[in-house]
Amino acid sequence: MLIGMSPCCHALVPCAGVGQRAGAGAPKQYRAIAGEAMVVHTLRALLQVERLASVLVVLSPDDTAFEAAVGELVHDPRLRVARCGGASRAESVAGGLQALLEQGVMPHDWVLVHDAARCLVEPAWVDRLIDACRDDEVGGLLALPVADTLKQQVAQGPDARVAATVDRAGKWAAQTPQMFRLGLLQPALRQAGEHLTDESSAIEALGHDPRLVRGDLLNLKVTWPEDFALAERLLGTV
Ligand SMILES: Nc1ccn([C@@H]2O[C@H](COP(=O)(O)OP(=O)(O)OP(=O)(O)O)[C@@H](O)[C@H]2O)c(=O)n1
Ligand SMILES: C[C@](O)(CO)[C@H](O)COP(=O)(O)O
Repeated sequence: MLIGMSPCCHALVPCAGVGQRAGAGAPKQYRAIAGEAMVVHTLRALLQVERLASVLVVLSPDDTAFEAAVGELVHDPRLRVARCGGASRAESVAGGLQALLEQGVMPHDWVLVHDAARCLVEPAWVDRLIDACRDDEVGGLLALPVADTLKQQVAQGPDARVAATVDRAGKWAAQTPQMFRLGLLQPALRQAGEHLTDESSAIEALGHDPRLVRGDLLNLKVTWPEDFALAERLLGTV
């Protein structure tokens, strides 16, 4: 990989989850949506972003589905694969960051971590994030101001009840990509441990304040069983 002196941008796509909440019986990233595996939609969108020098997909070491699912995309020279997925999303991302370093990506280069499960991502939103963060000291993430009234629950499941209404002012729902320099994100994740749900949390824990860049309602994460049909409808109409 040729690396220049000015910082490059690389995408890192954690794709090693099991999709427990989606209840698909197999990793959700390979479930077909509009005729193609979910991850194919994600990768195709990212590969359309010209400023991404590479797109690294992090797979589980025992993944047997990726090559067949992605078909011709596997020949894209900017697409790379690392079979270093871990037991949590944070561990998969940490493995991918190490793989990027071993491929020659520099500490000052930007890494845009994007969930395989956010398959409706559009190149324009990624470009918006790059434009907003490339001259930023810290980096940032796509996110949306919370639109609904927020409730704190008491008890679980069908017995859940409202304990309180939470003030939504100033609250945002985090999306991906999340864009940070490799040399900042790697030690931040190492220090934060494996239970963080996003990269921004690790950067925040170091005392930094990542930039909030407006995402899009359509940039949803396929999480629950009903999300497959929603993603399919949206892919057919947008
Ligand atoms: N050990 C893990 C867990 C998650 N992911 C990836 O992180 C992204 C966001 O995670 P999530 O939606 O929570 O996916 P799953 O962990 O697969 O879902 P669940 O939590 O319902 O099992 C997904 O692209 C998923 O493949 C990963 O690479 N490695
Ligand atoms: C990173 C993320 O997509 C931000 O919303 C999300 O936290 C990842 O999903 P998870 O289910 O918490 O792993």
